Amino acid sequence: MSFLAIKDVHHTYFTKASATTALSEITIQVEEGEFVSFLGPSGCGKTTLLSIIAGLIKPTQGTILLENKPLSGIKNQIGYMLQQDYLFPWKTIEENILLGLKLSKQLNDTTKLAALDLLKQMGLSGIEKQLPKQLSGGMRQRAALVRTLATEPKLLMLDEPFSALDYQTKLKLEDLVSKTLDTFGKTAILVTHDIGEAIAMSDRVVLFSPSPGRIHKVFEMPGELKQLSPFNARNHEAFSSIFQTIWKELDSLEPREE
Ligand SMILES: Nc1ncnc2c1ncn2[C@@H]1O[C@H](COP(=O)(O)OP(=O)(O)OP(=O)(O)O)[C@@H](O)[C@H]1O
Repeated sequence: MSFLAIKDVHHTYFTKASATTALSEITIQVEEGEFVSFLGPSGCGKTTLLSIIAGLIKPTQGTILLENKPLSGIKNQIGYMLQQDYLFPWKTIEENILLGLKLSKQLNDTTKLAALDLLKQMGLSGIEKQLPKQLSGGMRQRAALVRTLATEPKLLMLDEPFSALDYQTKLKLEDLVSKTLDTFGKTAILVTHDIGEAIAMSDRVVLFSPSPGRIHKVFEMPGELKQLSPFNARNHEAFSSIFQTIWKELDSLEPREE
């Protein structure tokens, strides 16, 4: 039994004027504790698939099972980290990070202490009473991750969470997120346009082809890279070889100028 099983998923968006098939024949399994990235040209259905897994969109066809159970009714077991941090600007960082716990009625002394401890582990102690606007983009993203992890979701969905950050902050945050997910043994799916980020962070990279979105190829990352932090993986000789392979494959999917 796989932790997450996506079986023969198709999805078509219908409007009055048209029908767009965003996904076709998507079948993939994700194991517990695995980190999988979705990569592919713009419009190949990555976000649609993420939204389907998150239970935000019902697929036209197909099933998604989490621990062998259908997705309905398990939405609060899925956590998100998005490009924008979506912290409430008028709430303090402490209020923000406890909000998920409060809304899911999990807030008590133990969960509060655990959330504040996680904030410390993220290098954010001392900012509990500050407002989001007083923090840098990277700090806000770390606080958003604490809010997500505080509710102990079984599956984490990361939708381009580092794309709005400067390069140095992004590299640092990749390491921190990776280390934190390892500590918690979390299963995660990352949507990204950044091949390097996908390689450095993942166990497997799923490459999608467009029109309609299908799984083109699945790349297992070299064992030596999986053992390294994302930053060290980027500097390992195996990195450039797998980068070239995925780059060529991705390039072959881009529309050609006539
Ligand atoms: N709400 C919608 N209504 C109609 N068509 C949609 C809708 N959302 C997405 N699409 C179409 O579905 C296809 C897949 O879109 P999707 O956003 O999932 O791709 P993506 O790979 O995430 O793209 P990007 O990398 O640019 O974010 C595209 O052709 C898009 O135009």
